[in-house]
Amino acid sequence: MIIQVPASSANLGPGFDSIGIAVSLYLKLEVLGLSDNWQVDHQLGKLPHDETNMIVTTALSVAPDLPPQHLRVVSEIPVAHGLGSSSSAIVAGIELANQLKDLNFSKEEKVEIASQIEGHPDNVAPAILGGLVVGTHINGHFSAVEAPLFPYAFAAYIPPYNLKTADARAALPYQLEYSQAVHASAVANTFVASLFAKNYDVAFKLMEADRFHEPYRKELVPELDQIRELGKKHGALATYLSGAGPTVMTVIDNDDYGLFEQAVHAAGLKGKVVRLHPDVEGVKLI
Ligand SMILES: Nc1ncnc2c1ncn2[C@@H]1O[C@H](COP(=O)(O)OP(=O)(O)O)[C@@H](O)[C@H]1O
Ligand SMILES: N[C@@H](CCOP(=O)(O)O)C(=O)O
Repeated sequence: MIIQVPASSANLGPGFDSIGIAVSLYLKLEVLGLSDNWQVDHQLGKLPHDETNMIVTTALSVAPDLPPQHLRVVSEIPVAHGLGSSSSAIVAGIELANQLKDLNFSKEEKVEIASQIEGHPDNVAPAILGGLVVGTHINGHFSAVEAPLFPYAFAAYIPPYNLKTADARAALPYQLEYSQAVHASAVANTFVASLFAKNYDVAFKLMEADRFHEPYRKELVPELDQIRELGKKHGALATYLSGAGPTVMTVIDNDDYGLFEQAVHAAGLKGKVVRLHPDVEGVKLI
């Protein structure tokens, strides 16, 4: 059995902790069979190979009596780069428990469990449902609503350095002044309305008008402003900080992608540029 989970790009500008999209990089989790101890084969650097691996801790939190397995993980999702690697591990762990214990979780149940673990639904919900998703929690329970996908590609600029989500969250202010919170929320509300109305002129302006997190995180990711400027010169629709960064995501028409990628490299930026597309299926067995 192989479980496949897509990467996810959260926030999309003003949708902090509530909007995310599944994108075409994948984690594949293969179940090789029963084992004396949990064993996770992977080539993902320092991540654990035993029962402390996040995929296993998640599976055991869902099904504590799950017998130890030999697992193999192959993932294209860079760890601690703002493309939802931790969410892909959580979703894979939930699906592992779901399959091995025949739990028959609905998609909604998976979103609830994964969001409770992650704390916010913006990565886990698209990783489960696929597509573009808006969600939040009310009275301790999570709801997620699928939004129409916009018909464009993504150019992901993936820097050569990591940024842990916890460190990027530590850069955020503890409080926002009332008038600032009202404005930030109005930007986000209008952004969501424009996505559902498919009013992309408005949506892509607002994607670059976040007041919740980018102003505080951009010092951690100096490439954000530079790539946004390059995007404006090369036909991009909008650029935002993917999740907590450091990946910088540019929404662009397929026809403009090549020249934009060349411009990023010509500017001397040292990261990779990867063309991504929305994933519409979410977690699945392959
Ligand atoms: N494939 C994986 N298998 C197990 N754990 C993972 C995997 N990918 C990520 N993680 C866990 O998630 C952490 C990174 O989470 P985080 O800082 O939120 O980065 P990201 O933005 O990539 O989600 C890693 O230190 C590790 O604990
Ligand atoms: N809303 C969260 C999203 C974190 O996404 P990740 O891909 O960086 O884990 C945040 O912005 O902190």
